[in-house]
Amino acid sequence: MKDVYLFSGFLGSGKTSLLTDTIRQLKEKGLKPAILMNELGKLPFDSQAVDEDIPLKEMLEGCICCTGSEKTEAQLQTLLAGEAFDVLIIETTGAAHPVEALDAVYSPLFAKQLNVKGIVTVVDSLLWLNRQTLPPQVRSLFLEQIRHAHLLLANKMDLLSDDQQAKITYELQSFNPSAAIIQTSHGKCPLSILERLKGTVRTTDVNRARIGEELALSTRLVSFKQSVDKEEFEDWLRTLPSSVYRMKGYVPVLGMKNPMLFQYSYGMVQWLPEYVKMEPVIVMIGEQISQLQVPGSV
Ligand SMILES: Nc1nc2c(ncn2[C@@H]2O[C@H](COP(=O)(O)OP(=O)(O)OP(=O)(O)O)[C@@H](O)[C@H]2O)c(=O)[nH]1
Repeated sequence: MKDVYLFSGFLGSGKTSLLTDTIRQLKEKGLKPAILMNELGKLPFDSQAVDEDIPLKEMLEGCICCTGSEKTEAQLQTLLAGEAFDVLIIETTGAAHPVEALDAVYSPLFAKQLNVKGIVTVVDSLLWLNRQTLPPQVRSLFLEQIRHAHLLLANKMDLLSDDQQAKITYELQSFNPSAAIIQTSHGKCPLSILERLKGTVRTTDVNRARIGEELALSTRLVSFKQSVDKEEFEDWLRTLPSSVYRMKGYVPVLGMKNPMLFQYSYGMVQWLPEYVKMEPVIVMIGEQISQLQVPGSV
C-alpha cells in the first residue's frame, strides 16, 4: 500500500513550501514520492518546485474537485501503472474543497493500493486573523479547508507576535477540535508528524464550494510587454482591492537581466532573481480581476 497525503489550504497559504520540504525529507529517508498537482490557470508554475526525477502529474486549468473525479482517476492509474514510488502527495489548488478532491482517491479501483493518511491543511495565519474581510463564499471555502483537516499547519508564524500565535492556535483548535495543530513557518513540518496521521475522512457534512459555480473566483493570465520599475509596481500592488487573492509568475523588472520570480498572496510580496529567462507572464487569481490594469502589461 502507498501512503497518500492531500495538501490543502487557501491560495498562497504555503502548500508548495510544504510540498518542497516534505519531498526533501522523504528523499532523505530513502522514500520516493510521486506528486499529483493541480493548478488553477494554464501555467505550471508550482511544478517547477519539483525535481525532474520525481513522478509528477499535473492538471492545469480546472481543479481536481471540479473537473470530475474521472480525470484524476486516470492520472492516478497512469502513475500507479507506470511509476515506482512509495508515497503519493496530492497538492490541490487553493480553491479546491479538500474532501471533494479526495473522491477520486477513494475510488474502489485503488482500494487495495492507496492508503489515505489524511488531509493536511496549511493555514495562512494572517488570513485567519483577517478572515472577516473575505467575501462569504470565499470565507466558507477557507473555513471548510480548515474544518476537514486531520492536521493543521498554522503557517506564516514568523509574521506574527507571540500573542497572536497563541490566539490563532487556540482559535483553530476550537474550530476543528479533532485535528492536530502545529505552528510552522514556510511550511516546515517534520515528516514524523505527517506519518503519524491515520485519518478517516468524513465525506458527509460537506459544504460544497466550487469555482465558477457558487464561487466567483476567476483566473487571468497577464503578459508583460515592457519592464516595470519595481517600486512603482509595488505602489500599484498597494492599490489593489483585497479581492485579488493571489498572483505568481515572472515580471520583467528594470535593471534585471531576466524576469523576476514574483509572488503575491494576500498583500504580501516576494521577489526572487531568476537565472533562466522565463516568459514574462503572471497568473492572477481573485474576483472581478478582468478589468484591472497591470503596469507593463500588453
Ligand atoms: N513570511 C512567510 N512567507 C511564507 C510562508 N510560507 C509561504 N510563504 C510565502 O507565501 C507565498 C506563497 O507560498 P506557496 O508555498 O507558493 O503557497 P501555495 O499555497 O502553494 O500557493 P498557491 O499554489 O497559489 O495556492 C510565497 O511567496 C512564499 O514564499 C511563511 O511561513 N512565512
